[in-house]
Amino acid sequence: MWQEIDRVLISREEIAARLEDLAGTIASELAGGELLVIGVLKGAVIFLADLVRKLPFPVEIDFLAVSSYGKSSVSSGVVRITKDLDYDITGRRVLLVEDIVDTGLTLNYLLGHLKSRQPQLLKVCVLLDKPERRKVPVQVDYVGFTIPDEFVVGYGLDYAGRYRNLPDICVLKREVYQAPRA
Ligand SMILES: O=P(O)(O)OC[C@H]1O[C@H](OP(=O)(O)OP(=O)(O)O)[C@H](O)[C@@H]1O
Ligand code: HPA
Ligand SMILES: [Mg+2]
Repeated sequence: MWQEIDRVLISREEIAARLEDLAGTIASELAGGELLVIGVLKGAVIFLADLVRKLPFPVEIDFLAVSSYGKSSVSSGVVRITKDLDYDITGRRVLLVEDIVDTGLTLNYLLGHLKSRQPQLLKVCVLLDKPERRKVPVQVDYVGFTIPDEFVVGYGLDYAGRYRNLPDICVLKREVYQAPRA
C-alpha cells in the first residue's frame, strides 16, 4: 500500500500527544486577544486543522501558498508565493503555522513578507524542525519535533505531491528520491 515508505518516524499517537502539549503552550502564551492563524499551503493543512481544534478560544484562519520544492526532494532555493492572504494583517496578532523548517529559505522569505505588513505580533509554530539542513537562521517560537536529516512524508508533507494523507510521519526510501549513481 505504502510501498515507497521505509519506516515510521513519528506515529499518529505521538503526533496527537505532542499536539496537546503544543496547543497548551500556545494557548497559555497567546490567549487574551484576537488571534489570526495563518497556514502555509499545502503542507501545513493537516497540522493546522488538528492544532486549532485544540485551542480553547476562537481564532480566525487564513492561508497563503508557496512553492519551492515542486516535484523534488531538494529546495529550488526560489520561493514563490502562489496564493497571498485574504486578510490584512496590519496591527493583528498572528500565528504562522508551517509543517517543516528545513533549509529555512521558505520561512525566512515568508517572515520578511509578513513583517513588511506590520502585524502587532508574529509567532511561528512548526511541526518539524530539521536543523542539520539549515541554510539561513530563522525565528521559530514553537516546535513539535526536531528530526534528523531524512526526507519525510505524511501528515501533510509530500513527495512530488503524494503521501500527504499518510497519518504517520514516515521516512521515504532513499532510492525513491535519490537518483542512482552513474
Ligand atoms: O525550509 P525549506 O527548505 O524552505 O523547506 C520547507 C518548506 O518546503 C515545503 O514546501 P513545498 O514547497 O514542498 O510546498 P508544499 O507545502 O505545498 O508541499 C514545506 O511545506 C515548507 O513550506
Ligand atoms: O523532509 C521533507 N519532506 C517533505 N517536504 C519537505 N520540505 C522540506 N523538507 C521536507
Ligand atoms: Mg512539498
